[in-house]
Amino acid sequence: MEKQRVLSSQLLVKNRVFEVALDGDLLSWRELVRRTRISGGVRDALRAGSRSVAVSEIIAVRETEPDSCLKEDGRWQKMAQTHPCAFTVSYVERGSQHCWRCVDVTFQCPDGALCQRWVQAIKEQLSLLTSRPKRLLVYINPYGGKRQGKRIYEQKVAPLFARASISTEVIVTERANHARDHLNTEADLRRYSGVVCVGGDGMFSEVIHGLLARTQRDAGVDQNCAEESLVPCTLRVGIIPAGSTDCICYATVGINDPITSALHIIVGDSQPMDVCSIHHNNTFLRYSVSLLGYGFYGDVLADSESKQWMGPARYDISGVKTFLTHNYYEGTVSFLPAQSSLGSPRDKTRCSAGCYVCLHSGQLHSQDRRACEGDEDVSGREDDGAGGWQVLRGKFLAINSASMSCACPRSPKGLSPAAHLADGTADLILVRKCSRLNFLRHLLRHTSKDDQFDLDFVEVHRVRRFRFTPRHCESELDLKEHGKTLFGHICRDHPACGCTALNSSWNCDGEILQQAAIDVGVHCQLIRLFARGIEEPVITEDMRGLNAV
Ligand SMILES: Nc1ncnc2c1ncn2[C@@H]1O[C@H](COP(=O)(O)OP(=O)(O)OP(=O)(O)O)[C@@H](O)[C@H]1O
Repeated sequence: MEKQRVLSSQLLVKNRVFEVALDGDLLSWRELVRRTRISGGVRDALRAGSRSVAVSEIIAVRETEPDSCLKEDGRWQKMAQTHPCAFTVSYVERGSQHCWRCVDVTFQCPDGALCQRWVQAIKEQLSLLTSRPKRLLVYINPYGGKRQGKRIYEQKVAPLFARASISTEVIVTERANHARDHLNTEADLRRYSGVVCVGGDGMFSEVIHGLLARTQRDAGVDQNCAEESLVPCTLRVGIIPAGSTDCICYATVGINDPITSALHIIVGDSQPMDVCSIHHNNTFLRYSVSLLGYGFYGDVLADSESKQWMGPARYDISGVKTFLTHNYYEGTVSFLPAQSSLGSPRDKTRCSAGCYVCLHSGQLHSQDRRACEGDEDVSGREDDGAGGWQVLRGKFLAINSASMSCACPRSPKGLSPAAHLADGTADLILVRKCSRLNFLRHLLRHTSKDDQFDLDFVEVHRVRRFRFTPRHCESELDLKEHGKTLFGHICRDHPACGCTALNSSWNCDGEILQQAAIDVGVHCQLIRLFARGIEEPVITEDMRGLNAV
C-alpha cells in the first residue's frame, strides 16, 4: 500500500542537494545525482547516496544553526545565503554487536517557514507514537559494579532523556532494598510511564520485586498462594547496565551498553518477560527471571559469598573449588511438562526480536486470561491438556531451571540456548551424578558448538511448573544435629575430609535461598521491559548507500 506523503522538499545535507521526504512512518533523504561532464560525455557522480529512518527510531527534531562545521568549505558562503535555516534530526543508528547510537543529520532549508513546517511535521508524527515514555522513575545504585552508576546516568543517559523530552524523577539508593521498598509502598506509580534501574541484575531484581508485590497487593492477589495467577505489571522496566554481570540486559538487548539501553527506553520498546514465583510450604520466597540453580550453581554462589572482597574473580575461584568438591544431592523433582509450547529445549531456534514462539504463547495466555475473567470453563488448562505431573528421583550434581537462555558475555550460548523470554515456560536441566570428567565435558560444552544436553547423564524438559523435595529433612535443627553426630562443625567447611553437606541451596538469580524444598511456577509475560529482544542483523540497500551521506 502506498504510504501517505506528508512532506517533501529539496534540502541540503552537508552542502549537497537531497530530495527529503516524510512518508507517514518513514523519513528518507536521497541525494540528487549530480552529473559531471567528462571529455565527450556525462557520468553520474560517485557520491550519490540515500538513507531512510523509521519515524519510530527518531529521537528528536529541533531547529538549529546550519552546519557550522562546514564553514571552512569554500561553498559555505553561497549556501548560507540560499539556505539560511536548518533543522536537526537525531535518530538511532545500529552499530556492531547490537550497539545503538544516537546520530544527528542537519537539513538546511531555503527559508524559515519551510524549516518550521518540517520540524512541525516530524513532531506531529512523533506524537502519534503512543508507546514512548513521557515520565520515568529512575533508581540509581551508586555501589553496583564498578561504582559508576551515577556517572553513567548523568553523563550518558540523562542528556539523551532530556533531548527526547522525557522528564525524570531520580532516586539514588541509600541502602539495599531501598528501591524495592519505595516501589512497594511510597511511590505514586500513576505519575510514571516506566521505571528505570541503573545497576546490575540485583538492582533489577529489587525493582521487579517492588513492582510485582505492589501490583498483586493493589489487585488483592495473595503472593503466598502458589496456585494464584498473578496480575501483570502495567509499568515497563528499563535497565541501564551498571553492574558486574548485567545478564538480564544482555539477554534482552544483546549488549550491556548504557547508551543502547537508553535508546531502547526512549523509542518505547516493549519486551514481555516470564517470571517464576518460588514458594516453600505455601509461603512466597522470591521471584526469578533467569536462573534457578541447585547443586553446582547454588554451591558456587554460597561459597563466593564469603569471598566478596575478591570482586568478580570470586566466582571463578568458587567455581573451581565447587567443581573439585563434586558434591551431589539426593531428592525428588516433579514437573508439569509444557506440552503445547511451540518450541523444545533442543531445537536450534533462538529467541530473538519478534519471536513467534513468544508471540504465540502470549496470545494463548491472554485468551486464557480473558476466559478466566469471563468465568469460562478453563479447567484442565494448567496441566497443559495432557501428560500431567512427572516425577523423577535421583542423585543430582545440578538442577537448573532457565527461564531464558541465560546468555552472557562469558557464556554467549547460555545455559539453555533455545529457552524463550516470554513463552510461559522454563527449561529444567537435570545433571545426574557422574564422574568429574563427564561433568567437566558438560560444563565445557556451554562454550563450544557441541550440545550440552547430548550426554546420557543430562536431561532437559520444558516445564510450566516444578517442585523439588530434598531426600533429607531440611529443618535447620535436623541438619545441625546430623552434622554434629557425623562429622562435627569443622567438616561443613572442609569437604576435603570426606563429608558433604546433605542439602545444597538454590541460586535464585544470584541470591541464595536457604530452603531446599521449593515449588516453582512460571507466569507468562508478567512483566515488560523497555527492550525488543535480540535483533537479527539486517543489511538493507539504504544501509549500503549510507556511506555516501
Ligand atoms: N545504596 C546501596 N547500598 C548498598 N547496596 C545497595 C544499594 N542500592 C542497591 N543495593 C544492592 O546492591 C546489590 C547489587 O547491586 P547491583 O545488582 O546493582 O550490582 P552488582 O551486584 O555489581 O551487579 P550484578 O547483579 O549484575 O552482578 C543489589 O542486590 C541491591 O539490592
